[in-house]
Amino acid sequence: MIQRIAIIGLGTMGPGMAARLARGGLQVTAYDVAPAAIERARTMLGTAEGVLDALGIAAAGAGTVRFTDDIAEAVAGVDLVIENVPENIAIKAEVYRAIDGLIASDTIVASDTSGIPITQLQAHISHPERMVGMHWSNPPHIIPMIEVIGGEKTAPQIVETIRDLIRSIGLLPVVVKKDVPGFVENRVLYALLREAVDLVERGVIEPEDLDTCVSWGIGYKIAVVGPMALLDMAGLDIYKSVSSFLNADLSNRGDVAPMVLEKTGASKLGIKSGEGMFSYTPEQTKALQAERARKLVAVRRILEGRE
Ligand SMILES: NC(=O)C1=CN([C@@H]2O[C@H](COP(=O)(O)OP(=O)(O)OC[C@H]3O[C@@H](n4cnc5c(N)ncnc54)[C@H](O)[C@@H]3O)[C@@H](O)[C@H]2O)C=CC1
Ligand SMILES: Cc1ncc(C(=O)O)c(C(=O)O)c1O
Repeated sequence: MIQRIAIIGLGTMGPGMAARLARGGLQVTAYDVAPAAIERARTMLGTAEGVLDALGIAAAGAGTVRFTDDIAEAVAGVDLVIENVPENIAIKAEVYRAIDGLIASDTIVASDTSGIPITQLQAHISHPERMVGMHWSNPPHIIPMIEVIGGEKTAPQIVETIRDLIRSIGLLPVVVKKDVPGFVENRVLYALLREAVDLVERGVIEPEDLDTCVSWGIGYKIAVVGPMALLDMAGLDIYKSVSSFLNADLSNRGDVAPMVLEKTGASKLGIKSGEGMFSYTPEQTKALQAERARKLVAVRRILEGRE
């Protein structure tokens, strides 16, 4: 049974994951190579705990989060390590090498990778049978679905153990049956983002209007009626007719769009740099994050039938 968990990497995702796991009664140690990230994570943990309170998620037992700047201390005696460092195989491999001699041979090592096939990551760890994908969605303390992915060498029992852990703390595991790049969530999201970026880039629509169109026309509906159920709601005959001429006109770009290369090249990365598709002052960012958390909490409570 999993009771002690180490989280390696405390950037955007780590603190919220730590908060949610501790709320589920688990003992979490949280480590980052950067002291500044640990300090930021302490504040983010407090914010995430406030959101979990607003979600009405009661503590199941005496879960804790302990921060450390010592990786050996972080992983000592844990049942599960969740690697949560940048989406770069070399950086992830460095972490696997660092923990390899520090953990027991049956300690499970999960990666929160957004889409690097688990089979590729397994090449960098001894005991690859214990490695598994555990892909959370941002913000991780609010979004209840987590993908679970086995690589070619993952023992089936490990996939089941992680699925059961997620279920046991009241979250929604989805087991992805094939280790395809991007798994399922990001394949679908990136199909949408590719088309959205293309439409803005071609001047078909302004960025603000694109967001209104997708959030109110598709997003709001899809939270209640998933894509497979939506096909039935619209009618497969309609889908057949529209897709017969539309599919061929959709973006099939195989590289990164020029607009994205231009913005990233100018360090316009979004909220984290103050400018991306839109501009943000620090005050606006704070207000926006609070407003988004409040709305996501309200929508989730309604979808769960709790309001
Ligand atoms: N940002 C997002 O929306 C989502 C990201 N992911 C995935 O989660 C992983 C982490 O993403 P973010 O939290 O966004 O990244 P991030 O860049 O915000 O944070 C990564 C953290 O890892 C730390 N780090 C770097 N090298 C390290 C090492 N050797 N040992 C310990 N810590 C180290 C950095 O100091 C940083 O604090 C990535 O694989 C990403 O693709 C998954 C779901 C959503
Ligand atoms: C743009 C983007 N990319 C990846 C992810 C992920 O799930 O890995 C997300 C997310 O929302 O979680 C994302 O927005």
